[in-house]
Amino acid sequence: MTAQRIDGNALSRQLRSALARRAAQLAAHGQQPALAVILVGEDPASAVYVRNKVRACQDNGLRSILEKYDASLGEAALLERIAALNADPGVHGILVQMPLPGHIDPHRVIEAIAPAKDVDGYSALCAGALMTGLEGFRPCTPCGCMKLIESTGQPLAGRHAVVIGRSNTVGKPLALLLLQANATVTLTHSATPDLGHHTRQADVVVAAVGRANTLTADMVKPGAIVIDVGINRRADGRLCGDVDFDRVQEVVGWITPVPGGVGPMTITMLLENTIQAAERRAAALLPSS
Ligand SMILES: Nc1nc(=O)c2c([nH]1)NC[C@@H]1CN(c3ccc(C(=O)N[C@@H](CCC(=O)O)C(=O)O)cc3)C=[N+]21
Repeated sequence: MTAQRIDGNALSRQLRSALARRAAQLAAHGQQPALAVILVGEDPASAVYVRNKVRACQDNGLRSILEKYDASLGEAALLERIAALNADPGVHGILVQMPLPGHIDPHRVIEAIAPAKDVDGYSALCAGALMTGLEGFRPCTPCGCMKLIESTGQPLAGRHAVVIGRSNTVGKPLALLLLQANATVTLTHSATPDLGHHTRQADVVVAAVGRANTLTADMVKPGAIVIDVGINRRADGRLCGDVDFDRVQEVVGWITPVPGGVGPMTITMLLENTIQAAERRAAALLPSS
């Protein structure tokens, strides 16, 4: 028995058609949702992701403003650009593509974005809101993972979820979302001895490490759900995730491919957050009665 593939492109198409209707509704009231994307430097992978984000905006009725800067851009100049976008009422979401060149402090940049426009959900305020259950933008990749898990129809409550990787952008926030869904969560990382001991007990495994073949067939339970967040480039130039897909799919129940799994869902959640930002702004502009 091979696993069912969880198709992130198909799920994205489905969700984006509803998002496009919301964007059109806002546009009809002169409030077209707008996302500003700032790219600093020439990292080729970042260029691909940013292009995908801009295209997704165009395809679904959002306005995108792409600002590209040389890698030598100073931190003060970047902070100035963010301040201008914060003050621009026609911009609803601001995304500064990571990673930034070494001379720029990413924390300072993230905290400079107005909370109402932080559609990445990377700020300390969003992180705190996520931890406490308060309203706030949730980070896009973890939200995309949750939607992919939900799409299997398998309940998370009482299930054991094992997350591999503890980044601020994926592992840590995803562990909190899984916890909120009443899963029992194990958060593993590079210093975890015997990773397989944990993953073999998991009903859900999420791999977010950035290293090919981190999760192999001997490390998974039959019937499990496997979500692959990794994006790695192989020697032949092809993309692969953190999971040994060909062999793991022979054991588990559900699995996401790379490409075509988490990547497109990250962008779908970015559209969702940007539209939500625009909807909140539109609601705030309504005359109160
Ligand atoms: N401020 C910020 N926000 C982010 O959301 C952010 C970021 N920085 N830095 C890098 C990561 C990575 N990320 C991806 C987005 C789309 C794909 C994507 O479209 N993937 C396609 C294929 C891409 C390809 O062909 O290379 C797929 O998996 O099917 C992948 C990765 C967003 N990130």
